[in-house]
Amino acid sequence: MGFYFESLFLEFTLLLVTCAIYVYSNFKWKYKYWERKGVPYIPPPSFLFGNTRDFTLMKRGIAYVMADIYKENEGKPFVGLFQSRQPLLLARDPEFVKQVIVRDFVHFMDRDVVFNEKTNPFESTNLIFLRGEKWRALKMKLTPTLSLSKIRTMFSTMSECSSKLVESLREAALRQDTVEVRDAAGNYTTDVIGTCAFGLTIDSLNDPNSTFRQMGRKVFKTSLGLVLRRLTIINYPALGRLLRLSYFNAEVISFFRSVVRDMVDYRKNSGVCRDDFLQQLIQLKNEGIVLEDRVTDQEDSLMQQLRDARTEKEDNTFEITHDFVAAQCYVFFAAGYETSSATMSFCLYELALNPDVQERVRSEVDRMLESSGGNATYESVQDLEYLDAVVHETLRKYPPISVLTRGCTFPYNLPGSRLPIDKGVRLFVSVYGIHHDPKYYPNPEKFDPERFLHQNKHRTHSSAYLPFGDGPRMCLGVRFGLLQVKVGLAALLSKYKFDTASGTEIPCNLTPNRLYAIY
Ligand code: HEM
Repeated sequence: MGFYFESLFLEFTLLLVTCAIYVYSNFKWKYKYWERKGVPYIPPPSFLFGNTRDFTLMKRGIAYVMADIYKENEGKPFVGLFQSRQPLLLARDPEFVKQVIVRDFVHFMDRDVVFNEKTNPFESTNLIFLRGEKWRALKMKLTPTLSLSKIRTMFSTMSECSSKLVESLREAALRQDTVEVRDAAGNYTTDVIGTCAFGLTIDSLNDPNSTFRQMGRKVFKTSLGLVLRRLTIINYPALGRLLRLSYFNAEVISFFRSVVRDMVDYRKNSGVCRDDFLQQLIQLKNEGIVLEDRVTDQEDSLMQQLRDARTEKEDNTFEITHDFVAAQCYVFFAAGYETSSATMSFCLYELALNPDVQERVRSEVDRMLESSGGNATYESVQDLEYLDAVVHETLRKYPPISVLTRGCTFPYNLPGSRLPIDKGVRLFVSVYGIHHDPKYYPNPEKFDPERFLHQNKHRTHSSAYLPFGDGPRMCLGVRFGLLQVKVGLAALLSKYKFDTASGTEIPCNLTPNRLYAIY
């Protein structure tokens, strides 16, 4: 008996040691990836975590982790690193960034995470993660829903929501109470996107605890569990599939599935037909498939880029299911509300710290209101040059999406390297690092809207400003986002003066989940 146990123990120990040696050698082999390719890289990555340990353990946000690596590698156009055991290329130099995400787009067409359609239908089919020709066909369909002419018609909705935003802060202002602007801005952008995209009256400004608003908060709630789940899906996709891990919050997914079903049924039964994002999706669902549009929208350079990005590699027709519609609504809502509300709150934070800038932008808004009879119009808001510079400077200093992400779609030769990098290798661009590089923005920590005034704009390298990304994968909602931010800010500044509160952190220490990657 004693002998049997001893032998079992020995076998078990041997198995463990063999497994440990296998894992260790596998990591060692993986960690030689950049060396094999002849690409400059940062050694030595820590075992298991690679070069992103602090991010994985939620000690530091991805914005800072990538910006540190960006800073430490001054002079290199790109540098190789590892997230856990996955090789990742950080593109540093703006010229190189332009080359990979615009000029050589077909090599980096998709995002860096690949989902399985069966285990993760919601994640794999939404516009952010959709791949190849399917993504291109859908983006061409959806881009016109936010064209200049459509945005113009949404101005009155934004304006109504901004009046409600002002009203929601009235009592607190009269009492000179402290308000959490991030919450107020989130209520406003939730209402705007709900009405403009889905024709829903969410009314978070009067009911900040509405289910919709609560779900919106959950979309961006980060926890160690969520980070680990996501890293498992990214680094060990087979394990992620086996465990059926969901990338997004499962409760929010199921909420969207049911809300979208209700909205679609309502429109069908009542015969209501609106000219919005949801209607476009319903139309696609009724037609059954997405076929490439022949519509030419001359005003839109994104449409032109999308047309040029055609690869003719695969069929771009696919079936539109209910889940597919719900997945698009989810990303439209998530991408549309949080980025804009973060921009509004960072802007108000800087205006509170820089009263002279606040006074100047308020005078500009007041002058505009005076000359337009007290009511802002789409055109009059577009003419606010200083507000425009203030918003752009906010997006420079606090890009809500601090890292752009791509995955290599087919082998790519990096300048000066020995071998091409392989399909599947991930590519990051540290927007935060570039936006805080004194080479492009002297005295980068200074909030200085002058940088974006008309006469100074030409001084910046066009790829050194990336709050909305670049190339065909760039943000779909640039105009919508900028307009809702400006309308909300102009309304607030015309009525209130913003100051820091006793608990305001100066400088603000961004928690790990404040500035994030797209997902
Ligand atoms: C200030 C507001 C906003 C900022 C700063 C912002 C920023 C971004 C960035 C950086 C990306 C990734 C681009 C890339 O990888 O090159 C992105 C993608 C995206 N954004 Fe926005 N965004 C904003 C508002 C919006 C709004 C209002 C909507 C929708 C109504 C929206 C919808 C999307 C979608 C659907 C994508 C994915 C595009 C694709 O993969 O093809 N965004 N956004």
